[in-house]
Amino acid sequence: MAESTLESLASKIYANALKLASIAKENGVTPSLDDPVKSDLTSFSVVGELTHSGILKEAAFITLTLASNNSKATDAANLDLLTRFEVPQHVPSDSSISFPELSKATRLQEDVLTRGVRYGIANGLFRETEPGRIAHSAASAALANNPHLRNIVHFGTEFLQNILMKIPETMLMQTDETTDKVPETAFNLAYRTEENLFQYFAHSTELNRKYHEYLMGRVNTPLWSTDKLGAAWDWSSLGSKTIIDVGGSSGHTVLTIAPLAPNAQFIIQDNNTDALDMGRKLVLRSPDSSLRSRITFEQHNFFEEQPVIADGYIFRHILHDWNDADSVAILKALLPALRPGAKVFISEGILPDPPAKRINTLTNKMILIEDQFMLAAHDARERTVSDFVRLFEEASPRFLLRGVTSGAKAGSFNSLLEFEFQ
Ligand SMILES: C[S@@+](CC[C@H](N)C(=O)[O-])C[C@H]1O[C@@H](n2cnc3c(N)ncnc32)[C@H](O)[C@@H]1O
Repeated sequence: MAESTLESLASKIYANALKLASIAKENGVTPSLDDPVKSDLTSFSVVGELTHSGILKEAAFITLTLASNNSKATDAANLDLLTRFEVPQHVPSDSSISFPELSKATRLQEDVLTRGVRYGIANGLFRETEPGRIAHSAASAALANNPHLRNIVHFGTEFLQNILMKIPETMLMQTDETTDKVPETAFNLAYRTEENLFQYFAHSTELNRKYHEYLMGRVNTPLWSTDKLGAAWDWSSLGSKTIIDVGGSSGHTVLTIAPLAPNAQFIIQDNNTDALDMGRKLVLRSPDSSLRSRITFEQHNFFEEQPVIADGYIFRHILHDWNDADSVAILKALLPALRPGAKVFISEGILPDPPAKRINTLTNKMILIEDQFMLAAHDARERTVSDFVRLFEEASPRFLLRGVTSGAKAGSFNSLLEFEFQ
């Protein structure tokens, strides 16, 4: 029982680290994960033990993992297979099921199912309670019970993995000077289209639905939750002002903020009509009936002049989809509607300032993962705070950065930048 607790894992790691440090000290070196010279332990008589349990093993493991690049791709393919065949939903919540029964229920052939589930078990999905009988682990039960988690997995494994793997080939093709028929983005190469992602999604009903479900799914996870956005600014100070969520998809940002500002009016703008329809249904289903009169949805292309004079505009995960020139164009399109004192809020992940450091947690690495997604999907990027300030200055010298609420400090992916129009 104790084996599976975080505390027991931490103490095991700590005990091993102490053992390793003591062996290294006896041999007169200070091993370091960062400095390969200091980590050269090959001359030790105890090298066998060290390579088996320590730093050399990790260095070799990292290099081999990066070079063969197979474990992450295989993990994603495995998750994709198990969730597409709805394996988590067919494992009973409080007992176990045999492979033949599970194969029949999911319609995935038994041999592939058995190998796939056993691969998943190696990653913490499911348990084999006795040979041939499968029960849930915490992770597979979460997948069975949480549709938001499944929506994130579906879009992540089917779409994002696919385009990410095309980055190197796209970059190589872009160096080919003998042709001008080169893809602008890894997405263009993967989906054999010259349209940008949003144009393509607009007529790809299934993919578009998965995209907007993924966006909604993410805000239902701790890292992406809009709760932190709710706490990042005093929305109750809005009184009866009007706020526009530009590119607001199905309105999950406004659905968080509106209850905190009970007299304010909100408009969700997007050019994707399916997303707006999803949002209208969410508002109709909300137990807070006041939202129906305070939240409206309208189709708007944010490259065109902003038609509504409002007190504030929120851009959540918008500018990271666009390169610098397009981002400045989006901000400039706001200018005709801005009056002195108007706020423009940016809710985005923020890239740390260089120098880059080794990162060990998924939470801290997420901004770099997103940066690669943006490269693959749109030839766009994540940015530092000073990158955003530069974009706003380029759009108009009348923008002033009023405040930054760090998401990282609050355990959230998104920070909030508050700009004011002077
Ligand atoms: C990354 S999503 C962010 C959605 C939402 N703000 C959020 O935080 O989840 C980008 C959104 O921009 C919308 N969009 C893309 N191009 C647009 C355009 N030209 N005008 C308006 N909305 C656009 C997409 O439909 C999508 O909802």
